[in-house]
Amino acid sequence: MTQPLSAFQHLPASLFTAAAVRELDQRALTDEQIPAFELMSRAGQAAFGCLLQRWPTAQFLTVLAGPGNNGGDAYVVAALAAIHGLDVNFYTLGDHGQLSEASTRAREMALAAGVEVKPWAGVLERDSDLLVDGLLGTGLNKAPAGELAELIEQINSHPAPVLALDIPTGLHADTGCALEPAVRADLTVTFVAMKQGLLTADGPDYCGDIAYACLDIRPAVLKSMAADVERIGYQVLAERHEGLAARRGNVHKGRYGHVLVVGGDEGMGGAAAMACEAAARSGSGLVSCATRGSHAQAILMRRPEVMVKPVVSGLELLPLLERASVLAVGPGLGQGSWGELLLQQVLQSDLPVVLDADALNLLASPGWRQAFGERQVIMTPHPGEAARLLDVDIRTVQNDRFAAARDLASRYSAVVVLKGCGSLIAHPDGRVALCSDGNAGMASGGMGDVLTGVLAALLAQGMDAWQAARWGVCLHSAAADRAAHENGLCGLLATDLMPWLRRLNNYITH
Ligand SMILES: NC(=O)C1=CN([C@@H]2O[C@H](COP(=O)(O)OP(=O)(O)OC[C@H]3O[C@@H](n4cnc5c(N)ncnc54)[C@H](OP(=O)(O)O)[C@@H]3O)[C@@H](O)[C@H]2O)[C@@H](O)CC1
Ligand SMILES: [K+]
Repeated sequence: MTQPLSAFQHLPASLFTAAAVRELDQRALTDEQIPAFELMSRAGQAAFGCLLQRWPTAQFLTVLAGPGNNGGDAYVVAALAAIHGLDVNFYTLGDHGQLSEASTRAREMALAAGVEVKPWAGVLERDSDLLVDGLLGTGLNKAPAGELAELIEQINSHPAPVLALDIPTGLHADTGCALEPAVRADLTVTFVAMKQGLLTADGPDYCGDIAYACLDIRPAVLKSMAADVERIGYQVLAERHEGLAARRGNVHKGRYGHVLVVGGDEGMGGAAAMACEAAARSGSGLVSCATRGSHAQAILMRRPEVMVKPVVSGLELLPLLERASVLAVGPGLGQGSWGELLLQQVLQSDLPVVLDADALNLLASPGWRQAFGERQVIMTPHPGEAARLLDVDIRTVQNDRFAAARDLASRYSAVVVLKGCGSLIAHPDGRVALCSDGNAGMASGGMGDVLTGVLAALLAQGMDAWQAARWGVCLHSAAADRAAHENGLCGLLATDLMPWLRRLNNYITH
């Protein structure tokens, strides 16, 4: 099983593209005068240290080296392993007659340590304890093909675990997309700076666990470049007090806002019910629900604290909109005329709003698209909804989640939460945060409805859209991690999050 992303809390908050990491490498070379071979040696040492720590009994290593500097790192690892007394099979792929100066020195180091360097001849021996992937790193520029693809297939079907140097071969450092075939690693040791693709889309599945090695580059150099993306998680934000302020004594429920959930067409009452309960559990002073009359009793039975108002037309929504301070629109809304009429009224209001599910599907229809300007709006599409909103296919969204999230935020002038593995939060001004909490158990019905309720409750308590989306996504994902901790990922239900939402929002973490 892959680790939940929350296992990566120790990783740095700044995430970079491959181009930015190359620029950082360059600054280390020029500003700090660290020669390229020295950096490569440090990379090899860091990786070998992780190898010994994770697999202390490994004796037979197969090290695979490509023609770029990723292969150079592999030569260093092989040299250190041989010096340490391990048995090393070393295979090269591609043209090693044109190595960089640093890689040439690393190769000499390996040869001096007694490593026998051979071109790969088509077969990986089965008796290795561990495979080291130094085939391609950030230089990947197309999907692996030919003998590289063949070797990757053999690595993935080999019984031994895999240590990837910098990034698994075939994983795109900027997008997190596996350009198949790609190496599935058990541990990835990444160098200099965190690449943004390690933590979203296919990244976590292909990296396995992730260790980060800064190679002793001074923090000042690493901080000299603005991060492309900020990694956030519940723990990080809680330590920085980015959540809700402690409640004072002399307060009343009006201080904490009034969320109106709009949704729950026939057959979809549960979605509205879960959004209501999540809003109440996340601290909204009052929660109302505008829904079909047929659900009213069931919602009241589940949560008598919610004020349920049966509505049959948009006009009946008007008095409710006057009393609400924040709207949560979409869970179970449907795309029929009932949902359309309600959404029309909602779009005419200027209240802060969370738009999810069918509200997003309707908004994607011709004639409905709009930019929200100054209104506080959070849109929470999954990749399918994002594709409809952008008028592209899902593959295009998933091929570059960062670009899709930024594009949506800018087009709709709203804070956008692009859900999925490594949820992204994009601001219309171009900032993007990536939540590294959460797990695959969240791929189940109702999780989005709960998130909508959480976000609305945070807006109701005074956060702006950006603050609410950051804290809310982390709260929701961390609650899912806590809820999954005891009983596993499979079978995790959206309502399992409720007690954890309350605890974590109150900074109670156990
Ligand atoms: N710079 C530094 O200071 C430090 C860098 N470090 C290390 O260097 C790594 C980056 O090195 P890099 O830039 O040389 O790229 P790398 O990933 O080795 O591969 C480039 C080669 O692969 C080829 N190629 C690409 N795609 C291909 C495909 N699908 N199928 C086949 N071939 C393909 C491409 O060929 P081309 O397309 O250019 O002909 C080129 O020859 C980085 O990840 C880290 O490990 C660390 O030591 C720390 C200090
Ligand atoms: K690699």
